[in-house]
Amino acid sequence: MRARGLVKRFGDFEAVRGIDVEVRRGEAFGFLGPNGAGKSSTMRMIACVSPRSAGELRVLDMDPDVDGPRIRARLGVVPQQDNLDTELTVRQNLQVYGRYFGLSRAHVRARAAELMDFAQLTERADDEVEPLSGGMKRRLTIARSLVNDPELLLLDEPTTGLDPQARHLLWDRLFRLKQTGVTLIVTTHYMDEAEQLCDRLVVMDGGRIVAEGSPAELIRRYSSREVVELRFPPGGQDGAVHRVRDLAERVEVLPDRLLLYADDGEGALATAHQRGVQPVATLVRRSTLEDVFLRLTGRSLVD
Ligand SMILES: Nc1ncnc2c1ncn2[C@@H]1O[C@H](COP(=O)(O)OP(=O)(O)OP(=O)(O)O)[C@@H](O)[C@H]1O
Repeated sequence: MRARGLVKRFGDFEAVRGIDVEVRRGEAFGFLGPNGAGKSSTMRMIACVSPRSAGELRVLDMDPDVDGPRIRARLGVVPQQDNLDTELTVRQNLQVYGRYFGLSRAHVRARAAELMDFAQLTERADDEVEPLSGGMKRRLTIARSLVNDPELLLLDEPTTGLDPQARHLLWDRLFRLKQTGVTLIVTTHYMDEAEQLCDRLVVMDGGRIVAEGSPAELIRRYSSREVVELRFPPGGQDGAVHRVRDLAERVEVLPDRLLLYADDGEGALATAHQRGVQPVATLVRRSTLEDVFLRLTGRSLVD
């Protein structure tokens, strides 16, 4: 997939403002950004369901404006909201979808069995979808998107709303899929998801790309190795700022805490204590993509 100067307009409003992206075959690529960044609009153009307003776009070496149906036949799409047929069983959902692609009954039956195994839903094959857990429904939606053996799978916020265990199970399935050579394009506003899943990613904000690289590269480029979090009661952090400023490459002042960006977090924390800084709680952690986002935009990813 390759985009050059890709634009999406809704009336006068530019949701995607001329982005350049290249996703290589077999990689897991992420669009990371807060709500409204333009991730879904970009995905919908790649999925050939929303025409671009300007710029170039190639998907599987074809032009969505010309070859939409041919591209879609080789794509899998996992939308932000599950749109399963809740009155059908797990198996029926897969089989009905397979028939849309014009696959033979025998092929669809075999593929459905394979996919239920992949999604760890074989035991629920003949259960209706409605009572399944959120994680199971999500796995079924992903399984369904794989019915046609796609080369490229587009996932819009795959784990939003799931509990941590369900998210990990789903990441594991996606990781396996990647190992089989499927290219994954994922949108997310969870930095941990991007770190877990993505070989490379772009950080989007306000319709633009503000950074690009692997999670480790982005952290190296835009953050320190460690971060010290000093929590204070409301307003308490203001008096402490001048005492810690020289201990870190950068200090962020948030409403309830200070963040000290320092390669040696424990060292910085020890010095802060020696200087009489008295936070109510402290934490030394490694830098994450959340820190990268904060540095690039001055805001948190998830508000
Ligand atoms: N059909 C539409 N008509 C008008 N404006 C739209 C339409 N779709 C999206 N937008 C606007 O475009 C901007 C980008 O939306 P988009 O859904 O692409 O963002 P996102 O990064 O995917 O966020 P989210 O996580 O909320 O889906 C938003 O301001 C949104 O209101």
